[in-house]
Amino acid sequence: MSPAWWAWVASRDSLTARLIEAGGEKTFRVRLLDQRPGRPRPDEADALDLPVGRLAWLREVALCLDDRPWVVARSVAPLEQLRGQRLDRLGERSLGSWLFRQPDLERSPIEVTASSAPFHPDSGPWGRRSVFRHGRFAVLVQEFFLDAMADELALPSR
Ligand SMILES: C=C(O[C@@H]1C=C(C(=O)O)C=C[C@H]1O)C(=O)O
Repeated sequence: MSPAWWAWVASRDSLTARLIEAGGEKTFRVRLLDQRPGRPRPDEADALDLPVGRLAWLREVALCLDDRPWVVARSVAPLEQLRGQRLDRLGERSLGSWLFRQPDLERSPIEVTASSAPFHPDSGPWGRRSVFRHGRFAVLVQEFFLDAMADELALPSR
């Protein structure tokens, strides 16, 4: 992986904040693509130690600069732990804006993939996932960097 991409893929702070900064004058927007209770994919259930078939809260967004998606993300949280968090009211506010406000937030090691997002048509060089924990609450956050971002920031192909 090129150092330029490593700086993005391995960053452990808020991706939303980094995109806003990298976007300069461009307007940042979280476009909500889908948000509903549903069955996670087996690999997502595994990452959350969730029994397969158990319902979870699924949220898919595109992180856009001037309405062009640079990142697509899919987050999965076990429903029963969601009660107090009311994340379904997030709407077009970034999940990160809520996550990084939690005082005891823990983040698992970041896993990287060279595959594109299985839930979105746009391709890209790298994807990553990690589990954020805050008390009993856990959410798997999967983010896929798109070719559009590589073009706009003149990043290497990988
Ligand atoms: C986790 C963060 O939040 C971002 C925003 C998301 C959302 O609003 O659903 C999902 C994943 C992230 O790319 C972050 O800012 O790092």
